[in-house]
Amino acid sequence: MNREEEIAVDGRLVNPQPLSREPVNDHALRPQRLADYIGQEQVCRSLDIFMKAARGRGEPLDHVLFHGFPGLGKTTLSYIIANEMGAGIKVTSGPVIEKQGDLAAILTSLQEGDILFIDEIHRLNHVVEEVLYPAMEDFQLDLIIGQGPGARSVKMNLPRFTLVGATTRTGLLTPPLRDRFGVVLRLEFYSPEELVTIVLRSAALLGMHVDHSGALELGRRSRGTPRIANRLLRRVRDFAEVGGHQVVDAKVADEALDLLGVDRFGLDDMDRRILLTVIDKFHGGPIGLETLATVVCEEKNTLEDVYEPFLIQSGFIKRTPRGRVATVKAYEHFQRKSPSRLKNHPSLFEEREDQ
Ligand SMILES: Nc1ncnc2c1ncn2[C@@H]1O[C@H](COP(=O)(O)OP(=O)(O)OP(=O)(O)O)[C@@H](O)[C@H]1O
Ligand SMILES: [Mg+2]
Repeated sequence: MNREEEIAVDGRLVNPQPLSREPVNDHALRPQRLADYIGQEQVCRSLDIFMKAARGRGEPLDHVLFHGFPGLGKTTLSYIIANEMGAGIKVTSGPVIEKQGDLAAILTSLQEGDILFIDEIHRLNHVVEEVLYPAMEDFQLDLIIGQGPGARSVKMNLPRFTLVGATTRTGLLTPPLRDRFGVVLRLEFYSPEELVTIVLRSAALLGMHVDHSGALELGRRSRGTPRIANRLLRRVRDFAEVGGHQVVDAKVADEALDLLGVDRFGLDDMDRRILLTVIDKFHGGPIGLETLATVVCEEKNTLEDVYEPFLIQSGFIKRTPRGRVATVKAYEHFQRKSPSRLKNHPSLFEEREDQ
């Protein structure tokens, strides 16, 4: 997504990316230790074992790559690794490191055992990436300084460090870079129950009274994403304060979220517009992405990168070789009668996930 597209979706309450007016490092709500981190059990169990083993050997942890949709906890886990390893952490991101020299400066400033966290690592440029290979493999800095006949190569030992990379798109990572990570962990969407625990924890930290039914209502509408859960919680807090509600229960949460335009599946106005376009204007599809984008007045890339993943993941839309198709679940959600071809021959439209 380019910057303009990012701005276009920035006002969206259910955007899994941080909004520009939001603190990106939301320290108040971010768990600091592995024991406080909720969900992602497989990931946490593996990390726990690898960290214990590394600490036992007195070595830095192997390089770790986190991948998963925005807002699922990649940055949070990177800070947790630093805390658990008792290590320092330097934080940067792929697009910020423009030149080899920028990366060399960061690498030479590391201390033994430090964590170097590179967010959006798929956006590193290739020239910079080549400096990373020997640094990751042999803790060697290998630079060519100058050009032409006067160029000379500089080699230098680096302290042993752990690179933690985060990406929303492993597919965009070059194989040589991906292969240099000893540990590759994928973050999944959270279940409503896990989100209940996250909401209750965040509510306690914010000094709010949210009961289990209120937390469940918030959890259900947060699209499996803690960042969205925390954001909706803050908005519901405003609503409860202004309305004089002491406790956020299901009724208060429900009213507040309806008012905010987030429905019981976490769909917002744009999601509904997309689904209703496919259902009402195109008889449930298949409809090509470009046509759909034109009809809903949205950029094709934004539609594909921002709106579609959740609609597909939660089973409202299917990608097929011939275009996007609304599912029976989408018809039922809008109380529309689904065409018999969907009920009788769902496989017709599910031949292949066109990723
Ligand atoms: N397991 C969790 N338990 C409690 N809170 C969590 C958990 N995971 C994430 N959060 C909260 O969700 C917010 C977003 O998490 P984080 O910034 O780590 O996501 P991210 O995967 O790095 O997102 P992005 O891809 O946009 O960088 C954080 O403010 C954190 O408080
Ligand atoms: Mg992050």
